[in-house]
Amino acid sequence: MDHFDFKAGELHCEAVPLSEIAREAGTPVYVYSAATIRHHARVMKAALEPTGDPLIAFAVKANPNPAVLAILAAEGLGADIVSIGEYRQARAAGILPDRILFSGVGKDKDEMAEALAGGVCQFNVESVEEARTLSEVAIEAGLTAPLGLRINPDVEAGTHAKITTGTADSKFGIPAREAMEAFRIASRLPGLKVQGITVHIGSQLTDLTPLEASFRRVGELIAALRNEGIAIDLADLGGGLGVPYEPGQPEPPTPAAYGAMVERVSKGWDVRLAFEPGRLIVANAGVLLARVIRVKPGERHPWIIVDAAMNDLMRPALYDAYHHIEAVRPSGDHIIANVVGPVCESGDTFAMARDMDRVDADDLVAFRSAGAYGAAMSSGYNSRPLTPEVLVDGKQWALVRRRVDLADCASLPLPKWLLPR
Ligand SMILES: Cc1ncc(COP(=O)(O)O)c(C=O)c1O
Ligand SMILES: N[C@@H](CCCC[NH3+])C(=O)O
Repeated sequence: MDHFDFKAGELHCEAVPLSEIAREAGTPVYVYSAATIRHHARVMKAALEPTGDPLIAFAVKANPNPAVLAILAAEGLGADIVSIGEYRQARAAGILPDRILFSGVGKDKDEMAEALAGGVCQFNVESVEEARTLSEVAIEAGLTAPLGLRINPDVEAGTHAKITTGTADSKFGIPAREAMEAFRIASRLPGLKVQGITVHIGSQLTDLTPLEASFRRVGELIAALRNEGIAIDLADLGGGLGVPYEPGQPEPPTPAAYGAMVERVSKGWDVRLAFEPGRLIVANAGVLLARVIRVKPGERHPWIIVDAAMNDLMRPALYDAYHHIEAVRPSGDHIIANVVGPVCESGDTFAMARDMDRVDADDLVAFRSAGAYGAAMSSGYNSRPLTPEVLVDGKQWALVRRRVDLADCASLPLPKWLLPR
């Protein structure tokens, strides 16, 4: 469910017409619905409550906008972070340290030291080598680092290869068959408190079967570790639940179905559970609003050239991802067209041969379900500014990130030796 609807022939976000935002904030611009974000946080809480008192840690990478994080902090969510930058953003938004899970395969010593000093619920460690480094950092700081080991269950998640993270050829986690030995080693290292186990097999998952298989691996390991006297208190089951992007496609499993599966599989584990949903919370809470620059005739179909590009929304170029494209004021006519941005790459293509609303120069279009991994993955390629972001809450709206020209804010004066003599 989302809060983007047509009223009086125009697409609105909650009570605000998108043309008003385009007029005042300019385009391209990301628009987020606070009501949709809250709704998804609550749906996820309700779905997972039967599993006990779970920690639901929003995967900040999906959308690190401070306003989004503030809404989720107020809903009581924690944060799953993968860099010290995300740690600072989560803390600045009011997320408490004991609700922060520090994931990621390449944390460096400085990141570990800062997060340890500031406090975290758990470092999700992905190798024995990383555990050794964390142990050194903890000893140096005179602190104890709470640690969970991420296992790689070697399960094919059935999603795009570039967002699959739990197969044997993926860089993530410790192979499940080596996990017992890794836990033994970590539990002997000074400065560490081994307390958790974690798994995450990929993103945009549309089938619960591989998730269930990976959770069963976790359950087996919890039992085996207990037998050896290594107590596991927290099982972090990651994120990954998919969302519907394309009208007419089968719906992914609901959070309720996911929660029921987790409840069934985790019976008897006797641990607290944690989850790291990202996409599910924010994907359809956002649209990328763009304006048509011009329509150019094409060999087979016209090219609709919009003022958003692959630097603003990378998912189609990177994963051939589908985003539904709608006219903000549809005339009722349809065309078959290619939708592209102005960037000098053929990959700067949002859709080919798409049956869509007919639009002309200056019309507004909305790229739906762009709230996750949209602005978060944007870049300044082609010296394009970073797209601004707007939050709507009922009748009110505000700019929550301004348009940023990276050339302005990141360049330095030329070194003297480069100046003409
Ligand atoms: C460790 C980890 N946790 C959570 C997530 C969030 O995944 P999603 O946005 O699919 O829920 C990711 C991204 O795939 C991840 O790598
Ligand atoms: N960036 C990806 C998801 C990656 C999830 C992070 N591990 C996407 O847009 O679909």
